Amino acid sequence: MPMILELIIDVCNWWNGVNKIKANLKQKSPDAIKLGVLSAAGINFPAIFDPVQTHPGVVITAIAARSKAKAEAQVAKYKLDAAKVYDSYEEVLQDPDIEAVYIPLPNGLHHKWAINAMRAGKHVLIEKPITSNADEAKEIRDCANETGKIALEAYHWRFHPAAHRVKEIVESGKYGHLTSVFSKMVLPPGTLSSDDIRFKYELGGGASMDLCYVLSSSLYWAAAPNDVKGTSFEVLSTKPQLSKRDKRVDENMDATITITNADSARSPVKCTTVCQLATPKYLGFIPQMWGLTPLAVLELEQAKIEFTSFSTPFIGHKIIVTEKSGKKTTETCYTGGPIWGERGQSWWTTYRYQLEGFVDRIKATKNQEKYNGPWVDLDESVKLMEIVDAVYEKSGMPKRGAK
Ligand SMILES: NC(=O)C1=CN([C@@H]2O[C@H](COP(=O)(O)OP(=O)(O)OC[C@H]3O[C@@H](n4cnc5c(N)ncnc54)[C@H](OP(=O)(O)O)[C@@H]3O)[C@@H](O)[C@H]2O)C=CC1
Ligand SMILES: O=C1OC[C@@H](O)[C@H](O)[C@H]1O
Repeated sequence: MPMILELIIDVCNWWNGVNKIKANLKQKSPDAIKLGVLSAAGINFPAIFDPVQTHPGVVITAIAARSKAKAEAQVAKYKLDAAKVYDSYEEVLQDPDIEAVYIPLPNGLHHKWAINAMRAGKHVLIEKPITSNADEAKEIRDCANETGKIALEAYHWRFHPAAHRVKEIVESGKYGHLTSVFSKMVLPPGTLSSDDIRFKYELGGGASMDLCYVLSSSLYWAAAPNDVKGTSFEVLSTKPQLSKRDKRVDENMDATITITNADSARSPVKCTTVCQLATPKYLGFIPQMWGLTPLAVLELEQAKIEFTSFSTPFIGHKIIVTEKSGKKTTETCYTGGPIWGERGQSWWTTYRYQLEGFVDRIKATKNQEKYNGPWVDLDESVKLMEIVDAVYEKSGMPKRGAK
């Protein structure tokens, strides 16, 4: 998956002239945040190297991999000129220059390294899902509160103006209450090898973990703004497809969940989710070549909203509103939106917007200012992991990270 994404971003960067922008930004701000990266993960280019290369306020100053040669290869390939190379993650945490770390480790290792990093005085950007389970997510929240460090789960799609625009439409009340949300994410067949981290229970694998965006989507649309903590949920049904090699691992998972807000004036929202790491064949024998469908379809009393957006919204992103009368309107939103104001560029990926928020928040904290941009609160991360745990429980499967 990261390889396909890298290719798409490479082509888009070329098309949008981003490589020139990168070349002109060799000189970073004197107060640029020094960022360390824990591992030479496949996702590094799309999620962090590419966005850092167009952001004046952050620079990658270290990367560690279990084998130094692997980290050196990424430094050379991605021209990370300012980066020191270490052969242990611990060395990055002990480097006094580094202010923040990005953690793209297998899910089962996020908790340990995020806690170690915060205790070593670093802010953390942690890949999704934040941890193996809700108890671990609560420990991250407690550690962030205790150390005063910033911890952000990398739900990059939540930082894009298009997501904020859809939320604005939902919350406007123009189309009545939100009643249901359908969220789907499917990996194209052949994307993953059988030894991928996503299929390993011990590393926090499973479709519900890896494609947890569908749950993030459900909760974001269903919850009242700024009151995710006040929501309750019930997993009504699940339909897992288990890996033949390890029955603790879901290759695919369908789930139906009701999300109810503390504010009783809001209707409970029925959320249906589909996530597939291993795409089933049509009629049992015709291979599906590409399973991409909208990230979300929202049903309101008076309209349906289809939202198609992912890492690179500048290709094919749409917000389609179909009113009960049949009237259909389509819009796009690449920059600004109700939260960012004037900020953004049409070629920014969701990861670039996420980095903007992460850097802004660190700077605001340093200057004892209030940060007003988009954010994924740790209470939301905890709630999402509670839902993941409950999906596994309903399926008769062990939650991840169970001792
Ligand atoms: N935001 C997004 O769009 C995406 C997010 N992700 C998330 O990023 C994380 C990494 O995914 P991805 O880059 O695809 O994974 P990779 O397998 O490519 O990278 C994982 C890294 O973890 C390190 N590692 C440390 N211990 C182990 C171990 N025991 N077994 C295997 N690897 C180990 C390896 O580092 P080393 O280099 O030290 O050998 C490896 O490079 C996951 O949490 C995933 O959910 C993934 C894809 C997209
Ligand atoms: O963005 C993503 O797409 C594919 C997944 O396998 C990956 O982990 C996820 O974050």
